[in-house]
Amino acid sequence: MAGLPNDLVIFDTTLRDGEQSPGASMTKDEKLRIALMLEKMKVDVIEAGFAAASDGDFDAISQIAEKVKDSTICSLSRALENDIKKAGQSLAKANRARIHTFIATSPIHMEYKLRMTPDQVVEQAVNAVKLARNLCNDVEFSCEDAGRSEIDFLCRIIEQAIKAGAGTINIPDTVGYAIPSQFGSLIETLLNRIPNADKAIFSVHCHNDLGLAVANSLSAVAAGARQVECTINGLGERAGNAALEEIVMGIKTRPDFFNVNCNINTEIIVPASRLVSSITGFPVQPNKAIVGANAFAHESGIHQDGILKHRETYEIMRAEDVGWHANKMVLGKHSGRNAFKSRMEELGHNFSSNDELNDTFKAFKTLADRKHEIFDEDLQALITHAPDEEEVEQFQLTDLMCSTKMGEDPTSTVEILMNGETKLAKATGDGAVDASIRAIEKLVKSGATLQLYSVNAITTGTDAQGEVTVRLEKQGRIVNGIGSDTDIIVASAKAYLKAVSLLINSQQKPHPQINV
Ligand SMILES: CC(=O)SCCNC(=O)CCNC(=O)[C@H](O)C(C)(C)COP(=O)(O)OP(=O)(O)OC[C@H]1O[C@@H](n2cnc3c(N)ncnc32)[C@H](O)[C@@H]1OP(=O)(O)O
Ligand SMILES: CC(C)C(=O)C(=O)O
Repeated sequence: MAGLPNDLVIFDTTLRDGEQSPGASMTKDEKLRIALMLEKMKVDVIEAGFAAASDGDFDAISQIAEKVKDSTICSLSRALENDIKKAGQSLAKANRARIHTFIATSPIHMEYKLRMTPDQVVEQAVNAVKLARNLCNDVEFSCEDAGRSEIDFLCRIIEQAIKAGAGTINIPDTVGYAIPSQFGSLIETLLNRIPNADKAIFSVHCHNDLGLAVANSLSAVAAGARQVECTINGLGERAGNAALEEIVMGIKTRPDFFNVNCNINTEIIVPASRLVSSITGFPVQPNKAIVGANAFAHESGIHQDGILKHRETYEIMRAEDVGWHANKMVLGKHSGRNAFKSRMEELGHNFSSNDELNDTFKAFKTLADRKHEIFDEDLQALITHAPDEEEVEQFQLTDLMCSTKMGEDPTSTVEILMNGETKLAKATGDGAVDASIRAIEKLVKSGATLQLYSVNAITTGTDAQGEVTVRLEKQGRIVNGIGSDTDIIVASAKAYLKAVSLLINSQQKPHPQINV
């Protein structure tokens, strides 16, 4: 389309909309680790959170704004003075900052949720954009539920928002209602009908309720949208958002169709997917496009034959271009600190101090003594599952002894360091894992309901590390604990204790959203 910029802005909202998935809350440091990975991937804009939502969110955005220098850092805010001011304050240290303010524009949201007339909504949007522009040069305005809004009203409010100073106009399909051809036409109509449309970049933010988030986003790009909001692994509220990896590879694999530049360093895609999955405890399904374990696996003879003769018979992308590489043994028990540190940096983890390097190196050596081959996934698990200081003080699994015999109930004895005191408990259960969790529960007395228990082998082989996710619920609070070990029972006990710690920490905080 004539007059449109050639660059496509990739706006990642894993840390904001992604975190809105129940159970996907992340600590401040986990968010920073993901943000640094996104920066390395050359994501243009990172939406780091919603500053007014909680002190934890505010602090996480501030820390990311201070440490991430190459990407624009953004905070979401309602069209309210206090939210916008908080967003501005949280971004004070950013090299490049953006305030993203929104208000709903669909008849159903305006009437029932906001209880405002369309005129009041336009006035509030304009005031919000003006205030944000006083605090920040880069302002984005979103018409929440644009997918179900009336076109005349959208044209009216967007024209006013651009006049008030919004440089990016976002058209969210908040409830995942749109259909690709119709959503593309909507973007084209807005670009053609709004008189000052050329003064802003048009963006889309699609949800996946009908499984169409990526298709709708790509249709919008074909129609002239020049920013896409997306998340790693498609994480997000309800059925999630458009997956960053699918959008980016769609654009890059079909330049004949899209004809836009996208700066993303695609080789970081798989490490980023793994990091987000292991931090949130949301496993990636094997058949997930781009980042699923089977995305580049060929099972049937005719396909394998084709691949052997000419790879492109059955592959439209190269696995190595998105960060897959053969599960090679990278390090072992004879490796030294330098090789270890350098591999960790390649995986996106920079040690913040010598102490952290030494502690992690020690954990690596312990693992290497127990496991023949150490893969990248094992290294990543060492970082992701390292206990943080608060947890170490609260609960530490110091010993676990299990006995199982066919035909008899397994018994488990656990020893836990609880607030500096060693405590012991014994229980029987339906299996060794059940017995261990029952024994732990005798000591910690969380009273929580186990909502999910899942095991994922981090690498292949019978000596693989198992990664266990435990989801606990108590009084509406949901937390995920993750633990890894070559012994699945120990991994389960660690995951359970981590979840209990998160639950206790979140109960001590005022906000229902769990930010630990
Ligand atoms: C589509 C999206 O993803 S939007 C982003 C969703 N993210 C979040 O909600 C972040 C987590 N949320 C929170 O922490 C809390 O909801 C807060 C701190 C934002 C607000 O908490 P509270 O002040 O207790 O309000 P509560 O959440 O109960 O209700 C929302 C209020 O904001 C109003 N509101 C909703 N959106 C907007 C908006 N864009 N602009 C102005 N007001 C809005 C609602 O009408 C309601 O107002 P009311 O209290 O006068 O009825
Ligand atoms: C606030 C906007 C961008 C949003 O998250 C949505 O509408 O889904």
